[in-house]
Amino acid sequence: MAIKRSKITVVGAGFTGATTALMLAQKELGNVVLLDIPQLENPTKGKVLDMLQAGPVQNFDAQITGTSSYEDAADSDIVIITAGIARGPGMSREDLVNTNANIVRSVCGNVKRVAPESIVIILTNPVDAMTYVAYHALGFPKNRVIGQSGVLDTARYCTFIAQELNVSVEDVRGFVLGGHGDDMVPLVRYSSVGGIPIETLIPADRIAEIVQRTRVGGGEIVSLLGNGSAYYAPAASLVQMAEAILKDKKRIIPVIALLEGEYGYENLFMGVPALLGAEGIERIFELELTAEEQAALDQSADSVRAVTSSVTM
Ligand SMILES: NC(=O)C1=CN([C@@H]2O[C@H](COP(=O)(O)OP(=O)(O)OC[C@H]3O[C@@H](n4cnc5c(N)ncnc54)[C@H](O)[C@@H]3O)[C@@H](O)[C@H]2O)C=CC1
Ligand SMILES: O=C([O-])CC(=O)C(=O)O
Repeated sequence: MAIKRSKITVVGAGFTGATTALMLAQKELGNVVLLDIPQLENPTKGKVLDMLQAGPVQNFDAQITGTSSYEDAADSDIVIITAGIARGPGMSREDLVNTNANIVRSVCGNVKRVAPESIVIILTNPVDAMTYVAYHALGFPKNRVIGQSGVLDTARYCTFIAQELNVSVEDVRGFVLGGHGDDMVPLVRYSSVGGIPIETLIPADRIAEIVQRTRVGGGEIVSLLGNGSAYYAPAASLVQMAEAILKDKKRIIPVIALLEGEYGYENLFMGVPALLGAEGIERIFELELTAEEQAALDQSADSVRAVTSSVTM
């Protein structure tokens, strides 16, 4: 039997989508299809040709296809959705909700047709609500519809902790739970450096500042860029999730999952620690929370619920 490479389709060839496609190819995780709207087919093909020509320099082998045709995405193992508009300075992620819901819905209609067995990862904002929209538009089982926020939010949190202590990012562990918004919940009690709880290393007021900077981490970059939002760390986060699935790594990382009773929430897509493997979300972990942490998570859940219910279905 011929051994086939995995196939990963990235929908949306903008900043996050194109960066993700390149990183997937650099890691040789499979063949990559980068798909955008017909009006942008030539620029998409141009970006892909440019990426392919990095292959001989960086020594990676991957087929990368630039297209606007969903037929090229047929039978993808993973589909990553980055299609939609991004916010600019002065906007919130919630401002994008109905424009992006329409885009995500139409993308998912095509994904369902051409790649019915795929595992779908959603990036488009507001991402908790967009994962809910995708789940309903796809009709896939809940383990195959996953949103990205926690890897990125945790990466920001860990970056700030490593900077604060002047230690390697490799030794920092942490978790950010909840919605991808300003009331997300970095779990200080579960954060450590080389196994040492950060509460014993960083004064409480500095930890509070790190938590707050994490919560508004996306907005900090939006203000600095002046046009669009973050894409390097978001793309790296998507690639980590795809890799965990494609290699069946059974990694425990925070992702947006459908909650059906976990943490006390029903019918809500929000960020929680989960085991990612070949089946997608294979298990959700319920951490023991203090009353204060649970109250913070409840507040985040309320925000997610409000945005999700504002989607015109
Ligand atoms: N969940 C997260 O942590 C993050 C989410 N985001 C979100 O990801 C989305 C994309 O961000 P960027 O790549 O920076 O935006 P971008 O504007 O650079 O790219 C978006 C691309 O989507 C394409 N697109 C629009 N409608 C489409 C359709 N129906 N089919 C296929 N492609 C379509 C556009 O033509 C454009 O090329 C935004 O909603 C942004 O807010 C970005 C960073 C992190
Ligand atoms: O802030 C934004 O609009 C993009 C995003 O979700 C992030 O970078 O966290």
